[in-house]
Amino acid sequence: MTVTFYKYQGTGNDFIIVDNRLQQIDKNNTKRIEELCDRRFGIGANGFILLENDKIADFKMVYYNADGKESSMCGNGGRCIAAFAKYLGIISSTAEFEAIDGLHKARINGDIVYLQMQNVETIEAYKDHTFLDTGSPHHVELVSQIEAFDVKQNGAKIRYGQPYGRAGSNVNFVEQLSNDRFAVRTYERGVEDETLSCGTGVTAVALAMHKGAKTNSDEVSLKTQGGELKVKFEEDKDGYKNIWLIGPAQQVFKGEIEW
Ligand SMILES: N[C@H](CCC[C@H](N)C(=O)O)C(=O)O
Repeated sequence: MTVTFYKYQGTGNDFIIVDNRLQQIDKNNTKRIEELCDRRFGIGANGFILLENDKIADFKMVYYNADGKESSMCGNGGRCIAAFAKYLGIISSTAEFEAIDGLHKARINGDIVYLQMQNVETIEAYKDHTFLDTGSPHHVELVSQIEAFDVKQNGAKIRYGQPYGRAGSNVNFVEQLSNDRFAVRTYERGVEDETLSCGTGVTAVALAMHKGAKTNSDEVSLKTQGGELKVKFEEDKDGYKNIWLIGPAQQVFKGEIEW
């Protein structure tokens, strides 16, 4: 069966997106998803996203990592699917969509997409790192000379090591650039490599840096290999709420595949 796909990228985190409102895609074919995400034998992407109908929300997002397995929430993918929904005419400039971690609001202003993330109430702060879940699990640790840092080797060691084990975690390495700006490089679970940016990752970094008093700003800029992202939030007695991930999302090309 011929299926039209759309390639999107959000600060270099790239995705194959398919309009699956007619439920044509066999979601159990993880091998096919992995093949399509392959950079050589397929289209190439960090993840595969289905847009589907939802009983209550404007649409539903189903996210798969490049390994073909359904995954936890993808922040940059959430920004891209909102832009895609606008392109399809499903929404105008605001959306509410269902994802694996619940309902998300989105706002689109040209190429910039604002995505509301779930509240975060638990942040585990340790001596040398912080762990929190912003829709996906994230290990956050400060390093120096981040541009020369071996993200893949060090990221894999943490991702597969204790306490994360097989389930693993995404791993974010951070260098502070100013009071409210940080450089971030992320090793992504399910991609098993560094990605040019990670939306739930930079969200985790912003909250971890605020929690750790590295910044007193509730609007933090994150410099990633794929471009600039911003995270805004409010802290209250229960943790963090009204969290917004902000950045560009673009359609790169569209094509057809045999499914
Ligand atoms: N790239 C995604 C993260 C996907 C999470 C996935 N790597 C996992 O946790 O298995 C983002 O922008 O938030």
